[in-house]
Amino acid sequence: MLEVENISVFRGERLVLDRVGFTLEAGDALLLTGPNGAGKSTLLRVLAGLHKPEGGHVLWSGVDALADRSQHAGRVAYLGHQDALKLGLTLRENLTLAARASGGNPDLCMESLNISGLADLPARMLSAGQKRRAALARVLLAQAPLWLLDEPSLGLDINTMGLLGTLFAAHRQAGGIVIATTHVPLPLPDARTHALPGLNESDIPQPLEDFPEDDLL
Ligand SMILES: Nc1ncnc2c1ncn2[C@@H]1O[C@H](COP(=O)(O)OP(=O)(O)OP(=O)(O)O)[C@@H](O)[C@H]1O
Repeated sequence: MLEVENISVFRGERLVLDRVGFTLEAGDALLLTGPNGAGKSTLLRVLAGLHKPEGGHVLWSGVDALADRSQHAGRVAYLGHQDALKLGLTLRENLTLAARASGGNPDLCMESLNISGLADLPARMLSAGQKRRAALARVLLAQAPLWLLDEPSLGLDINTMGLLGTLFAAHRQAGGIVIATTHVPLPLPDARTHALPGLNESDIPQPLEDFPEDDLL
């Protein structure tokens, strides 16, 4: 269903992703692992159609997914590092705004993440973990088959990790796909792992070394 072929990405002059590829079927889950800076977030953004790769293809049911990015956006629920909430709006208003695009049910999604009691609080009053739960509620709201989650467990307590496991299982059971970056174990039994190797320290540019010390004063 999802075929990722030879994705290559340069950041500046550095080749961050070098011909990355894998194939996932309905119900599959993939953990993207690797050291800081290995390119996990970059790869998720490519798969979401948010970053154009220098090489390679992403196929959805055999069709070039990135050729029509607005159509691809309808297949994808993307969770970045940022929770992307409008801080002046209440939780319910945030989700209602998001539901305009997807047509999902904000109340049901809040219930699934156990945040219904916070619905009328401005998002700026939510804790870090509560904001993450709100962002995960927005993933549900998208009703999209392909979940692309960048460190979804950031800030979550143990009970919410359990909820997350239930949500992952239901999504996969319904034929959805989960791709998640992580540095910690996630409740995704039978997930495959794709480890990105990361860079050698010697490949990482040191921008200041070209400047004589006097220039820094
Ligand atoms: N906007 C940018 N411009 C240039 N280079 C960038 C930019 N964003 C990231 N990079 C570089 O791309 C590389 C990959 O970054 P990325 O965020 O994809 O790594 P990651 O594997 O998700 O890291 P982490 O585990 O720390 O979240 C990094 O080494 C970083 O230096």
